[in-house]
Amino acid sequence: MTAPAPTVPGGWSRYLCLWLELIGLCRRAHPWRTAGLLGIKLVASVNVAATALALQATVDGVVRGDVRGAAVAGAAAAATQALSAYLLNLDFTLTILMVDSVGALDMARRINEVILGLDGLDHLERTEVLDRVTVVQTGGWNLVYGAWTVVDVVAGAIRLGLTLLLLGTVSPWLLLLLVFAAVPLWLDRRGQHAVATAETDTAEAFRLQRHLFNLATEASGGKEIRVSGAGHAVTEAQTRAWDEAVRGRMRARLRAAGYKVVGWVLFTAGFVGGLVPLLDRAARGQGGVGDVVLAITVAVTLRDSIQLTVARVSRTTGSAGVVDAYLWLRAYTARQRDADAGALPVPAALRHGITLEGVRFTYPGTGRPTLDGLDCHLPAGSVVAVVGEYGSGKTSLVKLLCKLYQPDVGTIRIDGVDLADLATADWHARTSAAFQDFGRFQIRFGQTVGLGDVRRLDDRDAVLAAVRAADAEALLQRLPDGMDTQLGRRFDGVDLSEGQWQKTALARASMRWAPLLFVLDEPTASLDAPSEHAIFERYMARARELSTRTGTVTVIVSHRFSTVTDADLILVLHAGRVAESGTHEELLTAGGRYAELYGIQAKAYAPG
Ligand SMILES: Nc1ncnc2c1ncn2[C@@H]1O[C@H](COP(=O)(O)OP(=O)(O)OP(=O)(O)O)[C@@H](O)[C@H]1O
Repeated sequence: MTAPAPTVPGGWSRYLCLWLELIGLCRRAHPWRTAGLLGIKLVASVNVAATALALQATVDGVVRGDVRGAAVAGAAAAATQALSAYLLNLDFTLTILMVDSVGALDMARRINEVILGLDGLDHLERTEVLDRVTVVQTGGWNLVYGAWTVVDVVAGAIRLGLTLLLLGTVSPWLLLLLVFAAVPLWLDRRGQHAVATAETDTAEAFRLQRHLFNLATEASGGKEIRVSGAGHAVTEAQTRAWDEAVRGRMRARLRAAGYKVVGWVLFTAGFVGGLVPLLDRAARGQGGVGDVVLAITVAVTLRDSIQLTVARVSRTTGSAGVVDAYLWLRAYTARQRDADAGALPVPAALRHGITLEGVRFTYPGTGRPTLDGLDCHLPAGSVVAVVGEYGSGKTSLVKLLCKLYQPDVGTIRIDGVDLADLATADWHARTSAAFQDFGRFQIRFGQTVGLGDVRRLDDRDAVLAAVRAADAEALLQRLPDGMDTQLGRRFDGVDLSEGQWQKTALARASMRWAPLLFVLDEPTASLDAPSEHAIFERYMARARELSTRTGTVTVIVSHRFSTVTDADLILVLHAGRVAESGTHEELLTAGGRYAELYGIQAKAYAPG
């Protein structure tokens, strides 16, 4: 089921829950390292106050003439300083190690699970989803780093609290500095928010430039670009898209930097103003020298503490874009799962068949329906051929049957039950499909076929049967390591021709033993005539076998009318609806569009 856009609960609690979850993830992965890191951050916070107190004691000792006391306090001040430097280093190294291992591995896997949890294709064509997928795709590192930055903020708050306590003991007036500290914090938050908004707003332009870059540099598109001489035009278009994306982001960053400068100017003014009366009092001999040293040390620390806290808060807010996108996508897939949880079971076998009533379908983001007013019945156990001109909606129809999209209006019934009420994952588990734009999975041959039914991925007999069904035994025999041959040049494997790749896709689609729907969308477009003939013969035989086993509906989309004359039912699509339907003989007798197009093709392919 297509999940409606989620309303992610607002407020800080959702961030807090995610951060706690992420720290929990670190604890499970590296319990000792997590405990050590938390301890280091706490000790480092307290250590700052210890340094200030040791310095005060040193100066007071000197003033009193207590050399021994001053020496001990001085040594303590030096030791706390050294500890501070050591902890800072250790903290940095451990944090990076933790974020690298948990962020880049565990979180990246979780993010992929969320993205793969989007069952249909319609999600991935909606800008609201796609923009967020772009943001989170490489965000695992950022999410975990963000969680540890929050721990740093808490440690910074402890350090700040201690600093203020010490300042208050010298002069309560110095506590007013806190008010000045709030200004840069607030301004910085505004700046970061502007940056996060700009990143989401320019995500589309960013995606476009990446697509254009890949188009020009990857082997598949690159060939055509070079031959057509369009390289320059593509590069210019990529540069324009890049400029658009970067300009938007740059403007927001400059604005954020401006906010930052104003905030710090205000804080510095307050800091200087607060110190003047204290220095004046000490100059007139009304305050202890140790107190002045304590006040200056602590005030400088206060500035550092606030600067650090502001930087950490802004780093956290900076990663809020990724957190928001991740939480949104998680809520979105959870809704889809919830919707599927209450879904009806998919039947074990089809008895009646698949019925489409008044189906209208528009691709997300396009204004015009691709299918409009489509009615037909695909009987259980039948072989249905879908023919029609380019762009008449054949592939769109099979995508709807596979539940990769949902109709805007109308219903698709599976043995009388609305397909929308069946769990998407269960329906997919009973669907086999070889699409026109088939995948070229550059992995081992056995796996590229076995993926058609992951439960039997390593079942060599099942894979071999699927290879036979796709008439691909000759291809398998020619591979140097048989099933274990690595495919694709990208990984130093064997590169296949278009036709051979198509045969692997067909074999993959033949892996399921008992599908209810078996779709072949232009299954032989890349194959020669003898292979095409052999494939159709095999698939007709397979369709008959499946039909007795599970009442499977086999849908074959083809441009070449001569290949589908044996189908039980032929649907002729025109402008998104069924213009004619019947058997080959019935349609020829009717003398309509099918008869006309069949006649034209027969003449074109006639020998001599
Ligand atoms: N993902 C998409 N987003 C937007 N429009 C699309 C998408 N896929 C297809 N279309 C449009 O829908 C219409 C029907 O396309 P479809 O692929 O279903 O036709 P077809 O009959 O299978 O064509 P062909 O014979 O060329 O494969 C076309 O106008 C096409 O541009």
